Amino acid sequence: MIQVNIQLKRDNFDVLVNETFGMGITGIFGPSGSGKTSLMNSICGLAKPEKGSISINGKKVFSLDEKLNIPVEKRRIGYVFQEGRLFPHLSVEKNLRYGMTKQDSSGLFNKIVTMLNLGHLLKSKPAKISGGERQRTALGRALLSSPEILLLDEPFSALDANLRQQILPFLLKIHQSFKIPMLVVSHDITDLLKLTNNICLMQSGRVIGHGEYHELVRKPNLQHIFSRHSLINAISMTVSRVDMETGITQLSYGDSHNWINVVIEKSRLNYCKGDQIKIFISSDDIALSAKRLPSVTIQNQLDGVVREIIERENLRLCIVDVGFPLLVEITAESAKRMDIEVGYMVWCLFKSVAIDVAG
Ligand SMILES: Nc1ncnc2c1ncn2[C@@H]1O[C@H](COP(=O)(O)OP(=O)(O)OP(=O)(O)O)[C@@H](O)[C@H]1O
Repeated sequence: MIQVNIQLKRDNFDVLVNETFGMGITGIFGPSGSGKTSLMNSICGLAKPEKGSISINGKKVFSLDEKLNIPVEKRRIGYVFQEGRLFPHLSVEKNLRYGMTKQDSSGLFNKIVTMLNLGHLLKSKPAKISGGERQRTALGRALLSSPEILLLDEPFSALDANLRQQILPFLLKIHQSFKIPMLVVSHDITDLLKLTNNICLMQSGRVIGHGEYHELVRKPNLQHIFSRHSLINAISMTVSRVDMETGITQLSYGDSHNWINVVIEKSRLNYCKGDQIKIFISSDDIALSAKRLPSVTIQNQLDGVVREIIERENLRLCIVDVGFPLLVEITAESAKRMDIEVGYMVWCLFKSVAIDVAG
């Protein structure tokens, strides 16, 4: 657990944060210049706040009152930057071993090399490997310093879409295996949602929201922070049936009578009944209908009740309870024409191909 209660002077404002970050993964999201990096730098000791205190797993690493400021290298924090920051003259292996503090009696080096699939790169120099491989090396180096927490500042931004997809599962694997708090900064909410639904929103040096993404997006005072295209449904579901021939995979959610069909390419069709899977559907890829449509190609037709309608300029964000909350964005004109109100029964329609599957 990370407890932060600080004031840090910046050029345009003070970063004022009083927040606790739990053992899971927290996504730090906010516009450019909102103070995300300043917060990370304060936690790791690269920036010294004017006031306050910081504790990691109950141990103070900074306290102005107690005149305590544990140096960066003694805070037991793994920090991965946007561009990895590897030593260019050292091989991947030497970069990995650089931060190791003690004798590797438990075989941690081999475990991390295997987990991050770095075995074939150990002799290579950073300039000779891809951006994704460099980022995996930086992650491995951070983990080999036996950190108590992991901070990742824009770990995906130097990577193209394909490499991002490759690094995300590694981050999840790391979290499952090491079970340490992870703070991940990104200005791409979809990337963050692939890792966690626990989001901390920053603006002008303040935390303006912290909690479950679906709860944050329905708060009228936070609408401005999510750009129109970033309103995405991120839902963890259970695989209930897999058709190996067609790739059609049926997903269920708790006791809900609604299920979702998603088409997964054969090369990635390695799911079994009972597996957990996270899917993403953009809120504007979902249409609403007053009735079920029997003769259309749209595979997914989920019935539900409109629980909330939030105004977003000329759009309306409907929160539809289909057994789980589904964000559906329609135009104000459609909402008026269909006479949609809170409490109405509706059908949510979306194609299987509109669904993105994590990993
Ligand atoms: N060392 C510094 N001293 C004073 N002000 C700083 C310092 N570093 C950054 N700032 C200012 O503090 C503000 C917050 O910067 P910060 O890098 O923390 O934001 P950010 O949310 O991480 O931005 P980005 O997403 O663009 O990386 C900016 O206005 C920046 O110019």
